Amino acid sequence: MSAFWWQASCRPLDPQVAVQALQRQAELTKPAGALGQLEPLAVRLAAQQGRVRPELERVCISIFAGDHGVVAEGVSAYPQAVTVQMLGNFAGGGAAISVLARQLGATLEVHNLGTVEPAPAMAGVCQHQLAPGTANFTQAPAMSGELCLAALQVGRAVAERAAVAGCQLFIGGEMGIGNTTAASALACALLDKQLSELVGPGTGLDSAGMARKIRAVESALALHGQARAPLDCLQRLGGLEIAALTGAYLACAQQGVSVLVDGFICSVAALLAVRLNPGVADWLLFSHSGAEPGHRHVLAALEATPLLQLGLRLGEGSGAALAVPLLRLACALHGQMATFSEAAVQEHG
Ligand SMILES: Cc1cc2ncn([C@H]3O[C@H](COP(=O)(O)O)[C@@H](O)[C@H]3O)c2cc1C
Ligand SMILES: O=C(O)c1cccnc1
Repeated sequence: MSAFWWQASCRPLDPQVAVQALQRQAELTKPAGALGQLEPLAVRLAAQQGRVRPELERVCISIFAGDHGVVAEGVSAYPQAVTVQMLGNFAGGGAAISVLARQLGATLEVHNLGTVEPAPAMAGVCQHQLAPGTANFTQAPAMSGELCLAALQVGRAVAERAAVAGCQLFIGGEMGIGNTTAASALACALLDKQLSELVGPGTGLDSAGMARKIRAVESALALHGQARAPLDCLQRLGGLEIAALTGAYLACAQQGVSVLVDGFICSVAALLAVRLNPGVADWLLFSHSGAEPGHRHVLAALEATPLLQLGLRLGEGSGAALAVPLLRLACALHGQMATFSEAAVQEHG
């Protein structure tokens, strides 16, 4: 028996299907390796789904939102009220991720973990309101241990429901003004990198804002610098939505649901999930490398090969959603192309 739920084993990939899918790739009418990253992608999806020809009909997107006490340090270009305001926009269909979800035929859930001003009841938003946001982590731990576990649990429950609903690809998104500061502080604590490489402009800070953000992360690391264990880092420097994402990724891997990771903040949550349970890595696919400078360092630590590089810096799960057509096309090519023998094409010169 494992002591904590997140330590329970993740679903293993199907090694036999992986071999068969790799074999099929070698027989398709194209020069070996000519479809580049799309080839191992289709094979990985096959091994995850346990079927030689994988498919991605049912895509589930869940947005997790929460406020951040560190916003008091002047670390975002936008006011904190935007977190709550965007909840309405997600549910109302006007946010970038709402448009993308519609275009993809994906389900979109919105989970508010906790905002400073409780969000008004609105259709299409699940109000968890675990706390009025996190504490300012330049002065105190962002969360109590209990609160952190409760936020992880929200993500876990969301992922478990998605698995029961037959979800074939889970996309987590986040909304929380100030959350690039939390993600940067976490990346500093988890990676052996200079702070200057991991702190960026987020929503678009000017140089004075950047100086405040760097100072805030420096103070946080001075206060919590001894934290290295992933859960301790998450509790001290994280956010409610980051914890929920971490819980969701862990549960997806345990339930055998493929995950498509979005931007900087989601990648930090993915790193936390892998540090908490290394088996999670098998279930993660990486959509893009974004504009926030820390993102590529976090991806490197995850040994990730992201599919797209579009200069995105939005979050909400938008970069992952943008990569879904590519994943679907990789599956279609893998599943529907003719083999050399089927098409009577000569294999070798
Ligand atoms: C209107 C608006 C919509 C957004 N959607 C995602 N974010 C993104 O920006 C925030 C992080 O940036 P920072 O750390 O600089 O505050 C997060 O909420 C993230 O999801 C948004 C930000 C804004 C302003
Ligand atoms: O990469 C991200 O997820 C990101 C970057 C900037 C602002 N919000 C999100």
